[in-house]
Amino acid sequence: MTFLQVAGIHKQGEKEEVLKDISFTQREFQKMAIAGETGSGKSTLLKIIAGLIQPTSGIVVFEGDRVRGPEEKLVAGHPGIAYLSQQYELPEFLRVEQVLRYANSLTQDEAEALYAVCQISHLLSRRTDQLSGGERQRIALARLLLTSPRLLLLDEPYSNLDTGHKSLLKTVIQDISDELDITCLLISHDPLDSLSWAEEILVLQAGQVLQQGTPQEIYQKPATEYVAGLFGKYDLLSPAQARAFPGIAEDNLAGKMVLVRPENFQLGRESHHAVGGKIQRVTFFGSHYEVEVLLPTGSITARTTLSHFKKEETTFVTLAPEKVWFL
Ligand SMILES: Nc1ncnc2c1ncn2[C@@H]1O[C@H](COP(=O)(O)OP(=O)(O)OP(=O)(O)O)[C@@H](O)[C@H]1O
Repeated sequence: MTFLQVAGIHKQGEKEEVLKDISFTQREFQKMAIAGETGSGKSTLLKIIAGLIQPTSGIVVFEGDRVRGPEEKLVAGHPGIAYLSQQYELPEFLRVEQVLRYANSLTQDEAEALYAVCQISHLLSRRTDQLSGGERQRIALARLLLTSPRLLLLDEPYSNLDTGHKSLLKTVIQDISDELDITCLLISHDPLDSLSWAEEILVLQAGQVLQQGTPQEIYQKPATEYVAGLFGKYDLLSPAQARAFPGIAEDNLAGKMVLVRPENFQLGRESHHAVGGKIQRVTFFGSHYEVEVLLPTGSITARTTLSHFKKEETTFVTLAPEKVWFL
């Protein structure tokens, strides 16, 4: 039986269609992320899967049961699916343990294991108005998990979190999958978060699935420039620019543009494979530098961990032919 099946989902908005024929499946325990620019329909799709928005047509089937929307069922959703919205709420002026006790259907040991995974064990005696945003969010998450869902839908869980709370929540979400055996489907505003976590990524553009694949496929072999741009920086070389680098097969070019991620350019000494150019800008990013080089055919940006590159100096650029992607 398919764990989650989304088939032929359409959603008509006020003026235009917000979702156009979305179909995909998710296996149990598969970590899946939905990416796309703002307004591409990610939240609407997640809410339809949760049963909170009625699709105009199409069906969502979870473990063999059709998920019914608010127009078909008084209490919307499916008991096996939990949805953490961007606007989660906690009751005010209660202690955290009281908030959690009301939701709890687990044994004491199971609940304690869950609090440990959510990293909230030390917060149980606090009042809900004495918590930071990140703490509130982990408590809202624990409260949902106490209902023993099998599928957890997370809508932009990392937005509005500082670096510390974000990295804590990343560990929590990883442990929810690994230790609590709950399958997660996540929307992330920063697609780099989905690259490091997901096993499968679904990319939406204007309400349609543009590409579905592993993080490696999506990053290295994007279907379009839009997908490439969602997942990081890239250079797009014209066929004439690409021909300057030896080894790029003429057959593959055939009028296509050549996409190169900045870490796939190498900077260094002169050789018969290298193209010389003048460094125009060097930018420090903590873990690496980005070096913009003006070549005879135009400028490119390379990423390097070496610190000795200086503006106005000459450098030589090589590009491994197997590291490019034709668009
Ligand atoms: N219940 C609804 N019925 C019809 N249209 C909706 C509904 N909810 C949202 N929309 C519309 O759907 C479009 C897509 O919005 P949605 O929030 O799904 O995009 P998103 O990709 O999640 O964007 P963001 O990253 O900004 O959250 C918007 O134009 C919005 O107005």
